[in-house]
Amino acid sequence: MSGTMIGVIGGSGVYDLDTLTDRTWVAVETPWGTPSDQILTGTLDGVPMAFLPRHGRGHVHSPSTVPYRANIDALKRLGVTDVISVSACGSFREEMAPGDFVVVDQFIDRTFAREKSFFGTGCVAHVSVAHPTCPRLGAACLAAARDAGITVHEGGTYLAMEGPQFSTLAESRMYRESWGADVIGMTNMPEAKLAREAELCYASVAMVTDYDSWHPDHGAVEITDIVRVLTGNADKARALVSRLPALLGAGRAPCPHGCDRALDHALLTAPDRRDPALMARLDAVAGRLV
Ligand SMILES: CSC[C@H]1O[C@H](OP(=O)(O)O)[C@H](O)[C@@H]1O
Ligand SMILES: Nc1ncnc2[nH]cnc12
Repeated sequence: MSGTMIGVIGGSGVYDLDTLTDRTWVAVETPWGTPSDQILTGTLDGVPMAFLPRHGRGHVHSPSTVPYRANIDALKRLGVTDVISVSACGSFREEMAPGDFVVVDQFIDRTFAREKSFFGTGCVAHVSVAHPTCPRLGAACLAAARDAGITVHEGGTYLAMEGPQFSTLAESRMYRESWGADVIGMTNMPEAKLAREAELCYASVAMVTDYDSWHPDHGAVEITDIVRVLTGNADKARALVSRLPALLGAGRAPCPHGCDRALDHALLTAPDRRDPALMARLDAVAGRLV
C-alpha cells in the first residue's frame, strides 16, 4: 500500500485552505505551462495535502483561460493521488437549493475553447470517461458533507458550459428539460477528463449558488446573487475537506475502480512512432508508462 495525497481544487470563493498545518505555497512549473497559482502544501490529520485555487488568488483566470492541463500535471507532479474539485454551480432542480452541495457523478461537456487532452500527434491515447468520477472518492465526499451537517445530494449531472456569460433562458430550459442536467458550471470540463488521463481519482463537489435562469420565482441569475451565497458555501467546503483525511486514511490501496490504471490499454501509438518531445512532456502524467 502506498500513500494518499489529497489535492483540492478550489473554485470561485475558495482561494485558501486555512485548516492545513505546515502550510507552504510552492511554485510548480510544468511542461504544459504555469498552473493557476502557486500550490499550498501542508498536512491535515497526518495526510499530505495540496490546494490549488482554480482561478488563482484574487480570481485572475476566467473559466476559458484556467490552465487546466498545467493544474492537473502540477498536482500529479507533487504526488497527489486523489483530487477533490469544489465548484460553484447553478441548479436545474427545485430540491437542489442555493447552499446545498451535490456530489456530481456525470458531466455533459459543452466547452469548446480549451485544450482537452495531454495526448495528441505523436502519442495518441483514448481513455474511458463513461464514469468520469471516482465512486470511492465521491462516497468519501458525501460522508464528509453529511458529517459536517451540509445538505448534500448524492449524484447529479453537471453541464459544463464555456461561459463566461451565463446561459440564455432557452439554453437553461433545454439543459434542464431536454438534456436532464441537474447543475451547471463552467469549469469541471476538461478538468475531469484530464484527471482521468493523469490516472488521478477525481470527485466533484458542486456547491449550489443559484437557480440559473429557468426558475419562475427567481428570475435570471446575476453575479451579485451568486456572490452572496459563495462565502457561506466556501466555509462549508472547508468543513467538508477537513473531514476527508480521516475518511480516506494515509495509506492507499489501488483504486477499486481503476482510476489509477486508466492508461493501461489507452496508448495507441506504436512505441517506435512516438514523438520524443511529447513523451518528455508526459513525464508526470504518464510517467509509469513512458
Ligand atoms: C462566480 S460565478 C461563475 C463562475 O463560478 C464557477 O467557478 P468554479 O467552477 O471555479 O467555482 C463557474 O464555473 C464560473 O466559472
Ligand atoms: N448559473 C450558473 N451558470 C454557470 N456557472 C455558474 N456558476 C454558478 N452559477 C452558475
